Amino acid sequence: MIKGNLYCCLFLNEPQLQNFIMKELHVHLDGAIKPETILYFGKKRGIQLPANTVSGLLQHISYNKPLTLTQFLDKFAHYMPAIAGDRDAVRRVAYEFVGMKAREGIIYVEVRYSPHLLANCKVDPIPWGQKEGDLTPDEVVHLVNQGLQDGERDFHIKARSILCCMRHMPNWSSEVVELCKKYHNNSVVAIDLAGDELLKAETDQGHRKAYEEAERCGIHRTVHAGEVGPPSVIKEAVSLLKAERIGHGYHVMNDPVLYKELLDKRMHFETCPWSSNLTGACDPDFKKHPIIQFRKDQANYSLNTDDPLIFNSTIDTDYKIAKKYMNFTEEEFKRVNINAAQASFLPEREKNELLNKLYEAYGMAPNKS
Ligand SMILES: O=c1[nH]cnc2c1ncn2[C@@H]1O[C@H](CO)[C@@H](O)[C@H]1O
Repeated sequence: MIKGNLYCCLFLNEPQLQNFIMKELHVHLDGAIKPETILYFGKKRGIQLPANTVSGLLQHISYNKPLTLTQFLDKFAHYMPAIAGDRDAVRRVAYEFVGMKAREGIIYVEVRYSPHLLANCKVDPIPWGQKEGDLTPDEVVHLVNQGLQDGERDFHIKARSILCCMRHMPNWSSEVVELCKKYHNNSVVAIDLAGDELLKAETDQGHRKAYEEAERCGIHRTVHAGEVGPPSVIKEAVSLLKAERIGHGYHVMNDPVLYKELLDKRMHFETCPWSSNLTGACDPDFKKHPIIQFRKDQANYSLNTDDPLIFNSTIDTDYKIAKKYMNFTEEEFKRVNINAAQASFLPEREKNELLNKLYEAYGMAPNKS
């Protein structure tokens, strides 16, 4: 019997959903750290944090009224110095992440992060004002893999990772793709491009080359595009970077021709409702949200948290929004999770295993494909 009790509070009167199980494809590891862990490592390492209690820290890090994407991205600087550059911290954050997701009722998660932003050696510039140390991006990936694998063993769910290139750091991207190759299917399943997409009109050559190499080597590809940026960023992600999934992608709606083309292609959109409100990506009125159009068109999309530490949320927050403001039914929640499973970057056999688990849990016919 597959367990997952997230829906207890969401569908109190619908007991058939109390064992609802889910998949999550778009969540940032460094945006999903327990505040207690930040405080612990801050204290242990003598690193100054904006507060020394959980509620005090959350007052600085998390928020509940829309900012801009750039203002949101600035939040990481409040706490990343406590974690980056520390082997125990990196491994523990990954381990705890799996536990957190298991408790939310997630059975499969793809978690993403930038190895460079957690390193303090062989990274230029060294992030977060750290002094040079001896933790390289390569070892960061190794430590995260260990944390995720320990978490899988202890919490009985599946966790894979996606390595992020950062828009403002094209010089890191060639190493990101090399790390994807080195750790391919040892937890790492894909490459991503994250950060501020309004930074430059065109995607930098460094990112393009990395994505070319990823495609050449059979590394799966997703790209943050059309979150706050125009449809042209999505177009570029698909045609130039050969993205197989789009992170967010809400602004595809501003280009009906592109939207139609991506619908026909069954492009997967990793949507994050609560995040899209707090980053100012979408109209704060959820009743006007692009997800409503995705649902009407039976588009291929999933529901995700993005950065639950900063948005003070769990997957439940996003599902509640979908239910309350977007009229989601049980059928649509099931469809969204099946979409997520089909769009996952797992090898075919593992993907089918997971799909079959979902079909069984949802009382649907097993996958014959
Ligand atoms: O919603 C988002 N849009 C774009 N970039 C993001 C978002 N959330 C987090 N990051 C960026 O991705 C890095 C690696 O995990 C984070 O450090 C943050 O800079």
